[in-house]
Amino acid sequence: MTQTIEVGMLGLGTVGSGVVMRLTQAATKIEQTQGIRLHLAAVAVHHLNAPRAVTLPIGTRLTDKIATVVTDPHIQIVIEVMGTLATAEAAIVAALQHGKSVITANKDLIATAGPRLIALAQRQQCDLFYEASVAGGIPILRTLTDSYATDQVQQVAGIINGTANYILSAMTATGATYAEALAAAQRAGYAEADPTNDVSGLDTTYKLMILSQFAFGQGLTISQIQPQGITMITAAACQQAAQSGWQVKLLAQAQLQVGQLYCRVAPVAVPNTLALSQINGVQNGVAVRSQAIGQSLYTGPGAGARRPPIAS
Ligand SMILES: NC(=O)C1=CN([C@@H]2O[C@H](COP(=O)(O)OP(=O)(O)OC[C@H]3O[C@@H](n4cnc5c(N)ncnc54)[C@H](OP(=O)(O)O)[C@@H]3O)[C@@H](O)[C@H]2O)C=CC1
Ligand SMILES: N[C@@H](CC=O)C(=O)O
Repeated sequence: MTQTIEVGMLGLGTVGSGVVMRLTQAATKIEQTQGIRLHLAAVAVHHLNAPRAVTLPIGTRLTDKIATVVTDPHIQIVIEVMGTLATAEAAIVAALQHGKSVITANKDLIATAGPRLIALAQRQQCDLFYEASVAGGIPILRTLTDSYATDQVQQVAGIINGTANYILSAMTATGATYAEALAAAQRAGYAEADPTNDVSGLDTTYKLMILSQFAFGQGLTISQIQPQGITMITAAACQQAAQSGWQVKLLAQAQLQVGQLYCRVAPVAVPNTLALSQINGVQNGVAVRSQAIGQSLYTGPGAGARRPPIAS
């Protein structure tokens, strides 16, 4: 017999629209394989009358009151895809306190408040999932948890910001200026509402903080990483590097050396002989070196809502 689960969502921008499309397109498959019907009961937004990229299913309530979603007694799962820090944290706390499981793509929040939210979820016996917070279309957190459970990760190196990689790739391939490439990434929905974190390396830093927790069981702080961004990189520098057999990439790296975790986020000239150098555009790539498996590379789109969309 099919069980209906009522879902509430906070945010209906790039990712939220992707979630609506995915829930609609995958409804039959979810019902057939899981015996579950996911019903999108309500969606909270900031501007009620703003134009939307998707049409909500008939019967889905659109509201500008987050509280009505996170306290609705019928809603069992809350999907937080609005971004922000304080507002999102308060909403997630309220949802968990009301016994709802939460799914979020908010890396800023998970990187900085993850431990207390996870502790609250455990106390409330609710789930808190955030796979889409790192490298959008690559299920890397699940892979590190499940597939590396008996292994020892030694190093993680990744291109984990789609906007920065799109900008660097465009400057290299076409000679586009930094400003032109950033504007194109914004039009495509890759960049954050405020793209500062994308280009300053802070978004990559947040993702590395989450990744390192999964890879090494160790948290990192922003001050330990001291990120460098790509705002000073020019098309000429990218093209000059390419002519010499290097690709400029915004790289996140964390490495265990004699029990000590070393990490950095910075633009790096990656030699063409390394697979990460060939990860272009909005694609992300995470290279993992571990004791048992050795070197492996995971790639996929890192930002934007594609058809089919990438957020989960
Ligand atoms: N874009 C991407 O590719 C990816 C983004 N993420 C993360 O997903 C989250 C959402 O990103 P994205 O979809 O790009 O963001 P957008 O800016 O496209 O959408 C944000 C949505 O949240 C709503 N919102 C913002 N503030 C409030 C508020 N105070 N109350 C109610 N609704 C609010 C906005 O409402 P309104 O439309 O009315 O203004 C909008 O619908 C962020 O945490 C981001 O970091 C993660 C992976 C990929
Ligand atoms: N702005 C981010 C979106 C996904 O996390 C990016 O460009 O990677």
